[in-house]
Amino acid sequence: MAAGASQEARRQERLLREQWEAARRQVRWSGAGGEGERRVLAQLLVLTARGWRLLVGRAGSGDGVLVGPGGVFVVRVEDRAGEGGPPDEGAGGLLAATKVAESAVASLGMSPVAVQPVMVLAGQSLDRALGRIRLLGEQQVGPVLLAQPRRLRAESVRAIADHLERVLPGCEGLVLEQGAAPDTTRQASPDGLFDLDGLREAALEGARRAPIEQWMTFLHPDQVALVRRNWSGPARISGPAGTGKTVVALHRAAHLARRTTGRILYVTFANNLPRVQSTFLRTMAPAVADRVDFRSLHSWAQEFLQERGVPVRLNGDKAETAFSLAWKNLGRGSRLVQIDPGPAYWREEIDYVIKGRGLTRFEEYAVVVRKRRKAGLHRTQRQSVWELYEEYEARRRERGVHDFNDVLSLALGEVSRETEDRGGPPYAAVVVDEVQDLTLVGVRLLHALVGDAPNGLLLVGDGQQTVYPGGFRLTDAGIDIRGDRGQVLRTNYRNSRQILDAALAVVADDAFEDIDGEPTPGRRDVDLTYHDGNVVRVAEPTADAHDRELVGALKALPDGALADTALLCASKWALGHYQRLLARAEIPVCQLEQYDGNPVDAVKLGTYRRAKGLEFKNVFLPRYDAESAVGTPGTDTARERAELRRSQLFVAMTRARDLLWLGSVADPPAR
Ligand SMILES: Nc1ncnc2c1ncn2[C@@H]1O[C@H](COP(=O)(O)OP(=O)(O)OP(=O)(O)O)[C@@H](O)[C@H]1O
Repeated sequence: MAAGASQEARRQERLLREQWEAARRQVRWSGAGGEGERRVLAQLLVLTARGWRLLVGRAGSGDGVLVGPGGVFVVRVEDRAGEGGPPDEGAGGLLAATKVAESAVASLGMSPVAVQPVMVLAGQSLDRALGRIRLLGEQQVGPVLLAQPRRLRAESVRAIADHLERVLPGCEGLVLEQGAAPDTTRQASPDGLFDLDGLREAALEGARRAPIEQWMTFLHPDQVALVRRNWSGPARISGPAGTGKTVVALHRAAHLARRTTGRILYVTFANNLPRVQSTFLRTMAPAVADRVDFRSLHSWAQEFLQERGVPVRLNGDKAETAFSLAWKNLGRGSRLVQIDPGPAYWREEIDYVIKGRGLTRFEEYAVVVRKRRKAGLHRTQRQSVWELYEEYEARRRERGVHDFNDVLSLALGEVSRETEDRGGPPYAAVVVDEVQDLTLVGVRLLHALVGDAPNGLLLVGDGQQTVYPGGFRLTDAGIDIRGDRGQVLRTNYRNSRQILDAALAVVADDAFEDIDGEPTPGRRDVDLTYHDGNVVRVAEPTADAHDRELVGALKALPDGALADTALLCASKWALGHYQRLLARAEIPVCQLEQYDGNPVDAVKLGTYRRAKGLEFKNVFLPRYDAESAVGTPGTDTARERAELRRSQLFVAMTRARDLLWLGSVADPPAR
C-alpha cells in the first residue's frame, strides 16, 4: 500500500473508532430497544456522520429509513441473538414499509429499484437474500451500506431525506451528536460485533467505486409511473428514438422481479444487446439481476427446444444452399424476375412474409396484406412465390436442416403444448425490447409464454426504427392493447437538436405504420431536453482523403473519449475496410458484437443494425450517403430497399449524443 493510502486508512480507522464510541454513548443514553438493537442503531448512527440520513419512528419503534450515497434503504432490526432461522413474520411488515417509501419517492422521479428493504439481525453474522429483502448480520450492515456504489449526490440525499421526513407519518431524523464525541486519547475497544476493519475497508471501497449513472436511479415521474403501473394485460410502450423506452423497460424488469417470485425474460432480436442490458441491470439493481434472463430471441428459443428434447438442426449455410437450388430450379425462370431479378428479394419474401408470419397454406398467402412490401403481387405472381417457397422447403428438408424461422415455429408449437400441459406460464413476465425487429411468429411465441396475464407481456419499440423487411400488426398476433396499456414517450433525452434534425431529415418523407396500426409521419414531433451537440459534415473529393479526415478526427478526440465513440457502417464490406484502416492507424477497436456495456477505451465498430438500442457520445458514419446496390432504379423493390436503408441510417444517426460525424465523398469536380 502506498504511504498516502495507508495514512488515509489510519485516519479512517481513528475517525470510525471515535464515531462508534460517540454512537454507543448516545444510544445507551437514549435507552432504545434491547442491547442488540442498540448496537445496530449505533452502527447506523455512525453512517449519519458519513453523509447518510437516518429516519426512525418517533416512538423509537417500527422500520427506519436510511438515505445515503448508496440509495434509500428501509431497515428493520430484529434482535435475535442465539435464534436460528430468518424472521418471516417481520418480512411482510418490512415489504409494506418499503412500498410506502417507494411511493413517497416516486414523485421525486426516483425509481423503485433504488429503494431496498434490509433486515438486520442483531447478534448474527450473515449476508443473504430473503426474497427481495437483503438479510444482514449486525457485523455486515455497516460495511455493506458503506460499500454501495454512489447513487445519490449529497444534495439528493438531503432532498430525499427531507421529503421523506415530511411525508412519512411519525418519522424523525436521528443524527450522531457531535457533542457526544469521546475522549480520543483513550484507546477504545469496540464491541466484538463491531467490525472496525470491515467498515474502514468498505468506506475506502465506496469512495473508490465509480458513481452509477443518474438514469439508473432517477427518471421522469411519468416514467416512474410506467415502471410501477399495474396493467391488466399485455402492454406496449412506444415513442421515437432516444425517448427512454429501454430505460423504462429495464427499470420495469427490475421492479417486476422484485414484485414476483417467478423469472422475468427480457428479449431482443439482436445478439449483442442482451449482454449490454444485463450489465446495466446488474449495476442498477444487483439484488434482482439473477432473476432476469436477458436473451436474444433465437438463442433463447434454441436453448428452450434443446431443454425440451426437441431436435433442432439450425444450419444457415445449408438452408442458403437449399434456397439457391430452389431459385435455380424455379425462381430465375419465373415471372418473378420481372418484378425483381435478384434472388434476395424473394428470399426475404419467404423469410419475412411467408415463414415469418407462419403461413402454411397458399390461400392464406394469396390474401395476406404484405406490410411494408412495396411491390404489389397479384394472385398468379403469389402462386410463383409459393412454388418457390415449397421448392425451398423440399430442398431444406432433404438436407435435414432448419432455418431461423423454423426454430421459432418449433418453439411456438412447444410452448403452446407445454402451457396447456403444465397449466402455468414458465415466466412471470416477458419484456420485449425493439419489438419491431421481430417477425409475427416471434411475437406470437413470446405472447404464448405469458398469455394475457396481468403485467405479463410488455412490448417496447418504435416502428420508425425498423431495419428488417416486412412487418405485422399486433392484432395479427392476437394481442389486444387497450386504453392505457398503450403508452407513448415523447421526450428525447439523448440527442441534441442538430443531431435529431439531421436524422429526421433523412426519413422526413417516409410515413410509416407502427405495429399498433397507427399511421405516423416520418418527421415526428419530439420534445427535446436542453442538450448541446454538433453535426460535423465532411465532404472530400476522394475516398483516400475522406479516410484521412476520418482518422484525423478520431485521433483528435480527447484522451479517454474512444470509450464512448462508435464508428458505424452500412455494410459488412465497409466494416472490413474501416477495421483495416483503424488497425493501420493504430486506433484501438472493440467490435460491437463483443461489446458488453462495460467501458473499454476503444472505438466500437459495427454495422448500423448492430448499433440498435445503443448510444455513444461520438458517432462516426463514414461514407454515410454512399448508394448501395438497390436493384433496378425506379422499381418498387428498389424504392423499398432505399426506404429500409434510410431507416437504418436514421437508427445509426440517432445513436449519437454529442457529436455526429458524417463523411462523404463528393463527386470529383468536372473538368
Ligand atoms: N428521465 C430521464 N432523464 C434523463 N435522461 C434520461 C431519462 N430517461 C432516459 N434518459 C436517457 O435517454 C437516453 C435514451 O434512452 P433509451 O436508450 O432508453 O431510449 P430509447 O427510447 O430506448 O431509444 P432508441 O429507441 O433510440 O433505442 C439514455 O441516455 C438515457 O439515459
